[in-house]
Amino acid sequence: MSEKLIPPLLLIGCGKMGGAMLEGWLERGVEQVVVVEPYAPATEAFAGRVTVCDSIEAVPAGFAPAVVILATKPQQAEAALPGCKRFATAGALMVSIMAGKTVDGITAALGGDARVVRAMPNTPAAVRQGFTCCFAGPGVSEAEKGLADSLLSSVGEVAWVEEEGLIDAVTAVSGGGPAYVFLLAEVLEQAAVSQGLPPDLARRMARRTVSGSGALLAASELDAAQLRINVTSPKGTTERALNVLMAPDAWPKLMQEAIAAATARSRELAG
Ligand SMILES: NC(=O)C1=CN([C@@H]2O[C@H](COP(=O)(O)OP(=O)(O)OC[C@H]3O[C@@H](n4cnc5c(N)ncnc54)[C@H](OP(=O)(O)O)[C@@H]3O)[C@@H](O)[C@H]2O)C=CC1
Ligand SMILES: O=C(O)[C@@H]1CCC=N1
Repeated sequence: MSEKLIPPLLLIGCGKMGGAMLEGWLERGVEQVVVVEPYAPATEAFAGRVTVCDSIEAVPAGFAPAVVILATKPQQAEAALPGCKRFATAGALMVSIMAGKTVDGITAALGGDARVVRAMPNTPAAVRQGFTCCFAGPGVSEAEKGLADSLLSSVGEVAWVEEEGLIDAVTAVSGGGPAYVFLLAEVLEQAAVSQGLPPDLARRMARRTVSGSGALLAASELDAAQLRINVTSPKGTTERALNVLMAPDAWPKLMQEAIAAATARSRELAG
């Protein structure tokens, strides 16, 4: 059975994250998309597939999006939001993916009566393998929550939280999470080269090891810990490596510190 098309969307900011989601939505099938993006190279990959405007004023008169996705940098919100008021007033659901920016702040900038969902996606949305965690602001109806859920589910898994403050930790964990995984691929490749492996082979094996492990994790019902144990032969080679990585001051502690730092930064960005 074919899936229903996604209703008309207005995307404000088509950078790394907006572009990743757009790629997923286009693959899934969307009625119409208008993109507002002043930086022309950002939309080159979408030429002929969406309507691109270099400013909010250039959006075709009469275009009535069901959802407006606010995807500029948080620092650009103040300049971008006033132009979006008219769509909020006309009844569009506003979905912000901006780190740190609170529902109250966004609603105030949109004129007070906007219905805002704050969402935190991640870039695997480009291949419809994303994870988005959402918070529904005041006045968002069940039907609108359903609309946001179906839009975001079309590019991956979706979860909702009842407490807005949790989105700061979500931003640190799953919003930024792909960067930590890609860093793992980078440092694994570097370590492979340092053991004498040819650079091309090191790159291939690091990429495939990370992506293959992700695919196994996705396909398996086992905990990550059990999948790790399954690799770790008693008194074998992996055990020696994990003794280094899992030492009290190593990965577990560093990850706690990294996530705490990112969560704190998300809170700072609210201002
Ligand atoms: N990157 C990620 O993995 C994730 C990002 N996010 C959030 O998504 C948002 C976008 O991040 P990211 O895609 O990385 O950032 P980018 O800088 O790549 O994208 C933002 C884009 O918006 C453009 N822009 C600036 N002003 C306006 C305007 N007034 N109207 C329309 N577009 C405008 C920017 O142009 P220019 O470059 O010329 O300023 C830029 O191309 C951020 O708020 C971030 O917190 C959330 C989850 C994950
Ligand atoms: O780094 C950032 O601020 C954004 C939010 C989560 C991922 N990228």
